[in-house]
Amino acid sequence: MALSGKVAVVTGGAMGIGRAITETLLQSGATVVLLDVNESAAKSLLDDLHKVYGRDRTLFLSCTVESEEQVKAALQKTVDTFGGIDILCNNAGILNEGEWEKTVSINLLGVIRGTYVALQHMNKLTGGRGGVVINTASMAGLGPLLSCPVYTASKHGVVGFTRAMAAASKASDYGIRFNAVCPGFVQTDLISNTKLKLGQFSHLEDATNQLMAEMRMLAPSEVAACVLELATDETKNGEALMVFAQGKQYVTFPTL
Ligand SMILES: NC(=O)C1=CN([C@@H]2O[C@H](COP(=O)(O)OP(=O)(O)OC[C@H]3O[C@@H](n4cnc5c(N)ncnc54)[C@H](O)[C@@H]3O)[C@@H](O)[C@H]2O)C=CC1
Ligand SMILES: CCCCC/C=C\C=C\C(=O)C/C=C\C/C=C\CCCC(=O)O
Repeated sequence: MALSGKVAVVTGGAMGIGRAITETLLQSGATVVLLDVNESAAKSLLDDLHKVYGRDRTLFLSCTVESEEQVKAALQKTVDTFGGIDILCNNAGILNEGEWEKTVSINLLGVIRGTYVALQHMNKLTGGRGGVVINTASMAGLGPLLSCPVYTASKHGVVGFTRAMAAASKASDYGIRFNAVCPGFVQTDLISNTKLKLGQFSHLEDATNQLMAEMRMLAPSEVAACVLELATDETKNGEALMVFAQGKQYVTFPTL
């Protein structure tokens, strides 16, 4: 799928991996609407993006993925402004084992919420143009991250939801592909000041740091390149693309 003229929505698009996804999609010709709760980071990013890509190809909408009302309003505004949605990147996420219900609410429920609202605009059966949904999961969606059980559960949920939606969409002819990207550790704010974020598992910080030292720290742009691949390669549906020290690899799941 060529991205020129396509309309993409990126949640958590103001910082870290979401920012890199936004920049990569813009470089590839897409128009990008970023949804985020961090208005100051988003506005400063937008100032920079306007200088490079002009004012017409980016829009920031303040929105928490925890609110169905706000997500609905943001996606409706996207459609009213740009005529439709072709790509949804459900990327917003947090690490907070102390506030574990909020972690599930953003990392898993936010992905489901964003997907279901976007389906109303993207589904070919209801007048949409079809397209692709790419969810930012994690390697912690494939195996256990010992200091972060709830984060791990939320990301396993994202991988399972993505794969089931891919199968449902194919069987129902929605015209939408669903894929997940599963990075290892990425240099962003999410992995700073982590002792506090680990809650009752803060005693496992050293073990986590050891795991981090064994795995190469990734740049956000490496994850964004995988998202671009999942967006443009129309043969990919129901895939989990792992990106880690050794490069990238499509995950093989047991066949039932
Ligand atoms: N940094 C890492 O090592 C890894 C991160 N990930 C995942 O990548 C995604 C992005 O994380 P990073 O870029 O690392 O974090 P980050 O903290 O740098 O960026 C997250 C962005 O999401 C926004 N956000 C947070 N809560 C939100 C909400 N309720 N609604 C809308 N926006 C919200 C933040 O304001 C921020 O702009 C997350 O889903 C995370 O779990 C996956 C694997 C590794
Ligand atoms: C297959 C085993 C799981 C490997 C998971 C690998 C990386 C996942 C990273 C993330 O999704 C980022 C989330 C959490 C990082 C948690 C803690 C970092 C601690 C760093 C520190 O203490 O400085």
